[in-house]
Amino acid sequence: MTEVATRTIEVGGEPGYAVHVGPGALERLGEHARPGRRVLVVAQPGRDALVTATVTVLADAGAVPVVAEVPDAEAAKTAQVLVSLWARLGQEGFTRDDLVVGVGGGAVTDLAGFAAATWLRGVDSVLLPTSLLGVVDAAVGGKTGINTAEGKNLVGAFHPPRAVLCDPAWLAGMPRADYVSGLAEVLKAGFIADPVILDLVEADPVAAADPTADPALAVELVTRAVRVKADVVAADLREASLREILNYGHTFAHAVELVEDYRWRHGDAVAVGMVYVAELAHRAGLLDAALLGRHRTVLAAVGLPTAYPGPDRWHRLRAAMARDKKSRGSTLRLVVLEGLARPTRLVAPDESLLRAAYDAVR
Ligand SMILES: NC(=O)c1ccc[n+]([C@@H]2O[C@H](COP(=O)([O-])OP(=O)(O)OC[C@H]3O[C@@H](n4cnc5c(N)ncnc54)[C@H](O)[C@@H]3O)[C@@H](O)[C@H]2O)c1
Ligand SMILES: O=C(O)C(=O)C[C@@H](O)[C@H](O)[C@H](O)COP(=O)(O)O
Ligand SMILES: [Zn+2]
Repeated sequence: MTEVATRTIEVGGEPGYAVHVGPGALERLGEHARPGRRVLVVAQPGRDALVTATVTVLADAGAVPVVAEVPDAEAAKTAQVLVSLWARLGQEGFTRDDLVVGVGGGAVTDLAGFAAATWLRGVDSVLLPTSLLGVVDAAVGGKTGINTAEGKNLVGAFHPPRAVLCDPAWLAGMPRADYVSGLAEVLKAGFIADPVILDLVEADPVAAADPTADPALAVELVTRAVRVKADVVAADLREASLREILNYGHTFAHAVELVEDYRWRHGDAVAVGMVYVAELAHRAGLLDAALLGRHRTVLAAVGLPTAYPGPDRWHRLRAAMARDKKSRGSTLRLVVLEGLARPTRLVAPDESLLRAAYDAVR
């Protein structure tokens, strides 16, 4: 990826922090590495060059880094892996002065953030997202956690990082399917809050799906999506209400991920989840046919799935949807659109509508 100017997006809160996206972002890690500070670098497999560079920046600043490589993707987000990190933190004598750094995609930043949230009831974290989805969504906003056998992210904590650092060069080497998966969360930000994102992607979906094709476009999409997330989480960190809009498409998406035993990429599931909930909102009389169609068109244009075909899995999906964190008691609550960038909630929709929307995405 050719060099583009660094963008810094401030995330408000107590304390606030910055998301730095640009060449040389890693050097800023030195600001968090005082002499003698222990640092646990939680690393995704395959990120070896970046992990080595991370250790060098920390050590050059006098800190004492140790590396814990964890399994790839969702296999990292388990209680067993978390326990192994707690063991390491204990064995290395980590105190409240010390630091956890996450290097990898959203799975690792969720895990590393939760290890930081729980160790000694909370130590600092700095997140270095290496995936598109990680930088636009997972590393920003302080949601940390792991999965359980019953569902996605069912155990976690709100624990904002001290900084999020991403060099776009890290994203350039991503497998195409993983990069495209991240575009689902970018497009989500477009649907719920910033339609310019949709316009930019629709104008050149081929370039949008390739971080090396138009680096300026890639950074513009990242910056816009991060701004949407930053504004929302600054106003409602703990998801009392507004933050729920970031969960657009996720009620169905998380159910698909569970039923598929996490073989589906999160972003792919979110893409189908947005089509599902758009179908639902259309049937509930909230969303017009044109905006429903726009979901399918723009998602498909970048290569994201818009259907979840196969045998009838409705009963398992519906049971998983009941455990969605937006549910209250037995009442299902879904984020829906009643227009472009006009999110609202659909509460306890008729079961026949829920099923009909499923049939529409099969
Ligand atoms: N905390 C939040 O607010 C939040 C928001 C969105 C998603 N998430 C979570 O994030 C996870 C999804 O994140 P993801 O899409 O990054 O998945 P991931 O972390 O599983 O990474 C996907 C794949 O990309 C690979 N990869 C990552 N960076 C790479 C690079 N630079 N080069 C080559 N390969 C690379 C990984 O090794 C992995 O195989 C899910 O667990 C989801 O629940 C959390
Ligand atoms: O930050 C949020 O809030 C989100 O909902 C962002 C989602 O993209 C992300 O997948 C999040 O992890 C889902 O949270 P959950 O509370 O439904 O597990
Ligand atoms: Zn998500």
